[in-house]
Amino acid sequence: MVKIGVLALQGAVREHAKMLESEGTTEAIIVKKAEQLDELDGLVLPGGESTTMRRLIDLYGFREPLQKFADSGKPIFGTCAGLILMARQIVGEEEGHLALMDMTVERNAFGRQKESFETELDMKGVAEDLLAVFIRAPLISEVGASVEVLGTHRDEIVAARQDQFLACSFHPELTDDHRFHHYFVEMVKNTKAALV
Ligand SMILES: NC(=O)CC[C@H](N)C(=O)O
Repeated sequence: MVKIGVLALQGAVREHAKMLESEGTTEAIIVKKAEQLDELDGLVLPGGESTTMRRLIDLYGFREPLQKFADSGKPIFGTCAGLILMARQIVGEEEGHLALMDMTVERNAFGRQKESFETELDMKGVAEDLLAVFIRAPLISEVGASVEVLGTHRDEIVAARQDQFLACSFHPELTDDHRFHHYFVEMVKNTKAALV
């Protein structure tokens, strides 16, 4: 059994927790206090509104604990706004927030809320037809040499991995397709076994 937290300051929290629990080998923890990070093997940063999340991360004293969690080598999966929090650089903003992955992101790159869409993506190591929902999604405009591109949509990068950090522009938790969460759970299990 692995314990995977979902940062619950704002955003699509329950859907992630449900999907993680459905793996059977995972206990999903709704994370509202920084101390809860200590008991986790992995963490999901959900979608929502990254500016609000940034503010709440600082307000509730999550910044340093999250940085420490990332330094410990445990996996983190950021979806949509969560991906934005993980980027080293955000176009039009002074700096990234947690700056965990060597990539530049552009916010709201696929249009407004009403232009949300669903599509199938060829995701390296995950599935050739992964179902993905895009809601005011960011895109990854640049990646460093240590970042592996996992998937693109219309030639734009929408999913990437750097060591134990995984990020995507879309919402895999809002579909019935569990394969991206399964991929992350496997990352968490393998890392847990290696860190022991
Ligand atoms: N669905 C989402 O997470 C949208 C992200 C949001 N547009 C932002 O910039 O933070």
